[in-house]
Amino acid sequence: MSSSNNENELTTTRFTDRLRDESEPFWTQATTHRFTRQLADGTLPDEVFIRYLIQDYHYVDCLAQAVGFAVALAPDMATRRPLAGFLSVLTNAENDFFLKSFARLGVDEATWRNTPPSPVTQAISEAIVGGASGHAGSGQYPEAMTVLLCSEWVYQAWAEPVADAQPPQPQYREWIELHATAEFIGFVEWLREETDRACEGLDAERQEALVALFRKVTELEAAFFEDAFGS
Ligand SMILES: Cc1ncc(CN)c(N)n1
Repeated sequence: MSSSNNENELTTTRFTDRLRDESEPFWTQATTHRFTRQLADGTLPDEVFIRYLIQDYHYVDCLAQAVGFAVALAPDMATRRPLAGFLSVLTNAENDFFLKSFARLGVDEATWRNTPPSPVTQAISEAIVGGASGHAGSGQYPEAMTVLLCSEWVYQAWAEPVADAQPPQPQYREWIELHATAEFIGFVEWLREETDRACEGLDAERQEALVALFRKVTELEAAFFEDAFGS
């Protein structure tokens, strides 16, 4: 944490503030994307949401793998517990959401199983699993936390401001709700605190690499939303 003294004023910058600030313009693109605006006001076309859901189910499978690596790399039981709790949400409530939404929207199992991950889905999945596991370089706890934080913080940042939106489509309301519950918001704050704690003592070169990793995943989050429009 950097700090500066100005008269009596003490200002501090969290490492995670730096991650977010240095990921611009992608942070703003990802958290205010037309996909989430149209989801909240109910104007998102079904075919766009279906394309997104199929790709996101591939992504969430990789996300669960990345969280598993983070559980393994975590320093102790107190840090493993929130990560394991999130893994349980992903593999239960969130998994149920995907299967229920496919059924509601008439997407049969062969379609969601056999549609391959798009190049954007492959890139973001490799970034998070590679970042968390070390397959893409020096995968350690700080890298795992950085990619997980990016993935979940982007979603909290778009969903919390539209938590009261009531689009007519139940699957749109549920997708907002999953990312705007007090539990999820608390988990993202915990991710921030834990990422600050794990990264603030690292040397400048390692921190630069983490900033670049967060920025790359943020860019891919924005591209992932855009990909759903087929553009
Ligand atoms: C691409 C992406 N990024 C993040 C999330 C939130 N878990 C998600 N569902 N999809």
